[in-house]
Amino acid sequence: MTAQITADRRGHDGPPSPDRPLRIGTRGSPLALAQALETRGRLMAAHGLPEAAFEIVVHTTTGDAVQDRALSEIGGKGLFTKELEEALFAGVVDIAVHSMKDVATQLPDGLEIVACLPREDVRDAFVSSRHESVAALPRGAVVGTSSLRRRAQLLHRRPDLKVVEFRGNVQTRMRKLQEGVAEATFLAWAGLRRLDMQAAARGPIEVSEMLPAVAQGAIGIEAHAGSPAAALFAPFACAETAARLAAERAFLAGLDGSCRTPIAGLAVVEGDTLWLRGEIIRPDGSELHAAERRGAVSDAAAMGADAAAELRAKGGPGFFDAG
Ligand SMILES: NCc1[nH]cc(CCC(=O)O)c1CC(=O)O
Repeated sequence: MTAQITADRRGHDGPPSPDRPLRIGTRGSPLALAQALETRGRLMAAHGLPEAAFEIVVHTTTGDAVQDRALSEIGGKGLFTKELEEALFAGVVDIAVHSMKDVATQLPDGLEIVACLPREDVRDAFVSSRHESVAALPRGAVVGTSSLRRRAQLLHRRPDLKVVEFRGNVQTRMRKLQEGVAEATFLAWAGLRRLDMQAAARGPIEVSEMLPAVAQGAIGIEAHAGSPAAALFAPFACAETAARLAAERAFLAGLDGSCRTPIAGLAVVEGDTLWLRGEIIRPDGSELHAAERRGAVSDAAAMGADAAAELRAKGGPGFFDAG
């Protein structure tokens, strides 16, 4: 009996059809919707299916609903994924589309990332109507960001800057900038590209200048372990992105799975070799430690764990404690 219920909840088998559409769970922000539409578009193209074979199911998450407090304060990673995971468990969606940057390193039992889409540009973008670049910001300029990583990286490079909390989706942040709450902000270049809003930014920042967040620019599909829906992604799932994320996410897991700590990490694949760079920064920017590894793509996760161990030793206990 129980087995039957479980099988039912795993939902979809056989190709999706207008009679029995694949239910794609997503958050409701413009960026999340763009990512869900990209996922649907790839599925339609790969399988020659009509739009009606898919249903986009929107769930508001705690991260979206709570706008007046810092994310790190209300619980960090998991806020943007919890409700969608509950929808998977409740059987009301078949898959969930996530920005992998928002996905905790430890998934709930029974759920898996069944596919990664080909990764977008990983870089951060500099947004300011008055100033051309970080280097061009005047002494003491006010910069808005809610990302502890970006705050710490910025203060490390420019201790003179003042960083203020800046939350909300891309549109909200652009409005705050126009209202003069800050002179500049940062957004993921990938998010701006997906929204076709690159013109809002000065341009991308090289990774040598600002190492991105783990998994930035990557979309992942979450489903029940063993879900037949996973097979639908085989024609376009990106193995290279999965390997890069295996290294970056193992690195993050080895340090701290939450987003309450300033951690950056980026892996790139060159032929058979994976090159991982990672860094940890004190929240006030006063200290930064970096590690890198090069090795076989098949060793991605081990390299991530190893680089994390190096940085744990370099940082010492209490490294991420504020003040
Ligand atoms: N934490 C919010 C979040 N999660 C993913 C993205 C951007 C898209 C991506 O990195 O894939 C953003 C916004 C931002 O950092 O500007």
